[in-house]
Amino acid sequence: MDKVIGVIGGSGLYDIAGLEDRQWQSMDTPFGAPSDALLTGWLDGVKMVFLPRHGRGHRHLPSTVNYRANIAAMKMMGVTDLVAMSAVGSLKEAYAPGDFLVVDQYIDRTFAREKSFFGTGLVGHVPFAHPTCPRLSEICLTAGQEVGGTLHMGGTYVAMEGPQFSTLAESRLYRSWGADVIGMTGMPEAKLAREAEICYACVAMITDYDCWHPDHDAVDVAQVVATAHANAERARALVAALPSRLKGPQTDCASGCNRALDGAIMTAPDRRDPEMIEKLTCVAGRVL
Ligand SMILES: CSC[C@H]1O[C@H](OP(=O)(O)O)[C@H](O)[C@@H]1O
Ligand SMILES: Nc1ncnc2[nH]cnc12
Repeated sequence: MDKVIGVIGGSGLYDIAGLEDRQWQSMDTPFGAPSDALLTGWLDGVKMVFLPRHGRGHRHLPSTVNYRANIAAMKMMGVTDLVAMSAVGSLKEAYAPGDFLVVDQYIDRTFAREKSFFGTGLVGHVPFAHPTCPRLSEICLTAGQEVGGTLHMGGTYVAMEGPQFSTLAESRLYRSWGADVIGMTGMPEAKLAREAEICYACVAMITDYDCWHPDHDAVDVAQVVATAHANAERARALVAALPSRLKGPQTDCASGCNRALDGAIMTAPDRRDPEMIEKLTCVAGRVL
């Protein structure tokens, strides 16, 4: 089976260009409807699937995005390698608005979201010490380098609930933890991608200095949107540079992303809820 590239577009990225045979396809999943129809097409001979995280026209709040449906839809479309593009605030002087950063760690501060495909009657625990796929992250790095601009490799993303931006005390707290960037959507997306055994990488597009920076006032959403739009062309170019690097058959991920469910399910086979098995077959069918 050949690799299929998925891209989830964040604030400012609601479409991607250059796809052959492109079509917006509505779909449903056992976890409900994804944020929007999925845009499918081919780039450099590789199948691509794109989904705007907040829907076209930015209709869903970070807390009401149906992350489970989004990841289930990607899995159902055969996506093997998923790149998340996300607007973030910077928590460090060295990361300036306009820079990109490939995330490799998360601190999950969200609390009002469905965070797992598993549930009563089918319990599973996947490894998550390394929440992103190193191989796919490296590919994002080289694709970004080809496109130009400042790109940082590695950094910790604080996922906050929102939709309000942080208080000054919170922003200072996250800085004291050594975190690098802050956003509202990185979790549970990354967790669900791991449960669905999809290689996942996140390219954070820095739009502001949050509110801690002495030379910058509170986050101004107009400024964030302006920077997100200015970033969008570079984000599209990075996405267009992915297929030539990912062409070919799916092979086992050296970090085990595509086998994350091996040994993960705790519920005894004779105690598993048949309805849960049916519901989870679209994401975990390999082990059910
Ligand atoms: C427009 S600023 C707040 C908004 O931007 C980020 O969205 P995304 O990660 O989807 O690019 C942030 O997480 C908030 O949802
Ligand atoms: N400062 C910030 N905090 C949370 N999410 C963001 N998205 C973009 N900038 C952000």
